[in-house]
Amino acid sequence: MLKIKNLNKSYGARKVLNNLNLNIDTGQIYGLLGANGAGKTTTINIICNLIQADSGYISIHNQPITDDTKALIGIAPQENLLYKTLSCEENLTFFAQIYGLRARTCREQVLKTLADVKLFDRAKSPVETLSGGMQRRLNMAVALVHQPKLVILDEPTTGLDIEARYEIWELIKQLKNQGITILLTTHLLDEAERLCDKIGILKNGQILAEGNLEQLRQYIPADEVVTIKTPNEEKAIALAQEYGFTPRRYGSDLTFLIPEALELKEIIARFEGVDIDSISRQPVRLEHIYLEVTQQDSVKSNNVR
Ligand SMILES: Nc1ncnc2c1ncn2[C@@H]1O[C@H](COP(=O)(O)OP(=O)(O)OP(=O)(O)O)[C@@H](O)[C@H]1O
Repeated sequence: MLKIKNLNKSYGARKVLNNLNLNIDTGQIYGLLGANGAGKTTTINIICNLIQADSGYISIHNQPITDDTKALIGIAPQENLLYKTLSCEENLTFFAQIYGLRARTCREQVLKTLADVKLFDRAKSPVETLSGGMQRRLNMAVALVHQPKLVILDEPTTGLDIEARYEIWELIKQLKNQGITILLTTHLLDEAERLCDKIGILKNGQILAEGNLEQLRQYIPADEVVTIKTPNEEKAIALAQEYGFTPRRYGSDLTFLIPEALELKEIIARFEGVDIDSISRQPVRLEHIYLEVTQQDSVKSNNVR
């Protein structure tokens, strides 16, 4: 449904998108992950025809992106685009009219969308009286009111409490069930893990890794990760490497990628002679894969990345 091939974009000497390739199938939730400045917003702006790429190909529903394809796309930007003193219904009506919805269709669609985002009973409430989560859902309603084929959700749950997050996640799942294709950007890797059918990891304007969680696992040589606290880090690293455990630093944590399933006592036995203050283990998660993919070029002290 969305095809991006060899997309390039520079601002002056700064190359922001570097031969970007990305494909989203109809009905998929695609998670675009990347650090601040990786090029996510630039990509979104090109999809929405707000800025032009320098070169490359991009199409939606097999149509090259133009002003005509804007109607196929709905975007809920990072910052809520809402008029605080207007009611939910007035906000949504305003945006529906911008999209060209007329009179009866417009009112029907506004009320239906308010119901879809569970704000029907707050239709007459001014935005400023809504909770942060409700405002975020109304911001999503703006993206949905003209019934687009592709919805772009730019960090939809950033800054929300866990209950409000769950409500947004439910809403995103409902959109998927309705057959809507979704491009989601997020810095919350558990959110991506929970929702996305396919994930693309973006760095310096390039997709470094792409696939579902199972496919992304090939980027990390481990079944699980073990974090230890010890005053004898050098010794622990040397011993671990002998046993094929790959050392990594996540922040100040010393962690080892363990390539095979082992009992905890077997793992501890590998660190014989090392004073261990604490040890914890967890299965490989998206955050580990993400760090593995994005930090491949950065070597830190002890040759431990
Ligand atoms: N109009 C512009 N002029 C010059 N540089 C720009 C412009 N827009 C973006 N950039 C630069 O392009 C790079 C990519 O920015 P972009 O906003 O696409 O990143 P991002 O992945 O969306 O980051 P974030 O997670 O912070 O939103 C950044 O280095 C940014 O400073």
